[in-house]
Amino acid sequence: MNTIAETRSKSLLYLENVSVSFDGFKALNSLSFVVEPGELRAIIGPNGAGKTTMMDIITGKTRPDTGTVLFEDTIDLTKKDEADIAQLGIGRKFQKPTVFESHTVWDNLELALNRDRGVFGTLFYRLSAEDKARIEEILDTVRLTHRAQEYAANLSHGQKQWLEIGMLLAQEPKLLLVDEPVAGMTDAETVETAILLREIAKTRSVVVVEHDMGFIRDLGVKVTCLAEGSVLAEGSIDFVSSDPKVIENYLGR
Ligand SMILES: Nc1ncnc2c1ncn2[C@@H]1O[C@H](COP(=O)(O)OP(=O)(O)OP(=O)(O)O)[C@@H](O)[C@H]1O
Repeated sequence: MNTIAETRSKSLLYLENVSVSFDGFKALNSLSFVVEPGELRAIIGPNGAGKTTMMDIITGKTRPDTGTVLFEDTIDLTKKDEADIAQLGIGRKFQKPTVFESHTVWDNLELALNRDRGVFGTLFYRLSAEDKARIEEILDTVRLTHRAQEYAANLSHGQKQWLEIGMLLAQEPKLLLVDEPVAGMTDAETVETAILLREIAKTRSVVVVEHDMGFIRDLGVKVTCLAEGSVLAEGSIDFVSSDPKVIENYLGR
């Protein structure tokens, strides 16, 4: 088995001994966590385990008190601000969808594609054949081709989540962080979301935080269980869900 130091040379994201306290309370406690290129990873754990705080550290919203946070082996994320980190290729999907409701699905994706062009660039911008093809590809990935001309307001909750994932894909992130995507979704949408995230992870790494264990099982990937700010168990869903510590701290509650 590789030590965490050996794993570092091929990691996309590398956290080692990361700690952060809020008013003396250790939200992360010597957390170590590695994501490889092209990996889809699931994160589980009880409320207050530090899942959101970990995402905040990766995206530069929160600074760790101690520890190492590296992207692509050499980039020290603790020295970068949120905008720089987004620019480096780390996209984050928060729990609540934030699409432009009064715009069509297509226009939402076009806006997302244009985000980096600035006001001047956007004013004189004509949709290139390449951009059009990219939007069509994203629509297909997020299962919204048939709703492209629909106002986002008219989408179901699940479809809004998919649209927002599509908007993040327009930015071509190398790492996509997704927070509780299936909360509030129908069963069918939940099943489809697992398939969709597995497809997305063929071209980039994805870290998904979820409480829905059926969904986690459908993902069929390595699972990390956090508790009290550090890793409690890591491995297949069967391995993690039969760990007595995971049952005591999370599943059995
Ligand atoms: N900015 C902050 N200021 C003070 N305390 C914070 C802050 N951010 C997080 N915490 C605390 O740190 C702990 C870890 O919270 P965090 O939100 O990371 O857990 P979580 O695993 O995401 O939980 P949930 O499943 O409920 O979203 C909690 O006790 C929380 O109250």
